[in-house]
Amino acid sequence: MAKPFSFKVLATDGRARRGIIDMPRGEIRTPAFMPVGTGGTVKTMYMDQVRGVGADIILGNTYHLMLRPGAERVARLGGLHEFARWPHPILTDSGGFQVMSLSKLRKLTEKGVTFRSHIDGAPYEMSPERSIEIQSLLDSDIQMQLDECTALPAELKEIERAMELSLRWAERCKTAFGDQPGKAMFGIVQGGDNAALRVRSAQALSAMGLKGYAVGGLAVGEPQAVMLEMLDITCPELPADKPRYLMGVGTPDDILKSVARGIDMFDCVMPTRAGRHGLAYTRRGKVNLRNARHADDPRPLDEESDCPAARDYSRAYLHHLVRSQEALGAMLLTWNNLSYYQKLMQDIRAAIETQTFEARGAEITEGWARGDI
Ligand SMILES: CCOC(=O)Nc1nc2cc3nc(NC)[nH]c3cc2c(=O)[nH]1
Repeated sequence: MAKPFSFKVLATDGRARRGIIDMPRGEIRTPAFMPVGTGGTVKTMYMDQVRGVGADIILGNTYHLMLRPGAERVARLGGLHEFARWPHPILTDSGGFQVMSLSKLRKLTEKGVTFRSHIDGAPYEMSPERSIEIQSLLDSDIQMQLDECTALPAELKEIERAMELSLRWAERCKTAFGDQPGKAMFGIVQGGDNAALRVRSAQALSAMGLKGYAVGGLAVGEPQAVMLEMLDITCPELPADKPRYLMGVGTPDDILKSVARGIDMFDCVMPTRAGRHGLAYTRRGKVNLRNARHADDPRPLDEESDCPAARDYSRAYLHHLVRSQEALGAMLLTWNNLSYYQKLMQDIRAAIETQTFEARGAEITEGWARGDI
């Protein structure tokens, strides 16, 4: 019998929580950042490097994997962990968000989402049941309900319709998921930027007794203040003994401010996407290696980092690689960025354990403001 999914809060500091999720494939130290592995790969990284920077869990994307190479094919080949050689936990979002953003012709009905593949235009139908079936075929450890993520700004009645549809789909996903020991299905709170709808969504999902809860419908272009206000309203309505996952977030500053409001899990394409575009995250803020000012700079990105990409290569070399569009440029900057994000999470976890989160957060923020000397 696989050991069950469990979440323990080890320490708190204000509303910030230091916890641990225990699953058959390993432990997840929270607050946690999940590198995005859309097509079964964290772009430009070997999986042992992803583990090496300290990631406990990565994100896979149902929408992309079902289109290519296909969920049934991945299942025949032993599941996503075997396929991608990542033996630790994987969370798969069910791709509803991607369907909204990537696929042109998407139609939403009570039954599910119909859309055309962004690869070859072929028509697909994704029902809540099929979404869970795909995530189970991938052997995903944490599966997300199918939801409708409303783009903001939106009419109140539009936000309400999508929130209520998502609640009905949560029930169907819970039924379809059934009882998979050692695995979890998370619900997704919707409700846009409306407090009453957020509360209704969170309370209805909490009543379903799920193993974890995502806060969706945010980081879709709204100001940070609106996102944070929705967290102030939503988190208190979610069970304190279950993990809370803020989807698609975010910058280091977003993460600090969201941990302070009770969020335990994050995913964002920023560190990996920025790495492919010549942008480095450091404790002194962002460094754009495309900029000519780095052409003769012999200094590394961060001499104190334990990541070779940050410590062993000059900015001049990184600038050269980026300007020459050498693959190694994207590889080293992605490695640096994921290492920075995981170090940030490690600092956050230690600060909560020692009740110094607020002070540590201020120090980290000052470091960014000091700028890249
Ligand atoms: C359909 C369930 O699976 C999902 O992926 N749903 C979902 N995903 C999101 C991804 C997001 N990324 C961002 N910002 C970069 N915001 C997001 C919201 C959602 C969401 O509400 N719902």
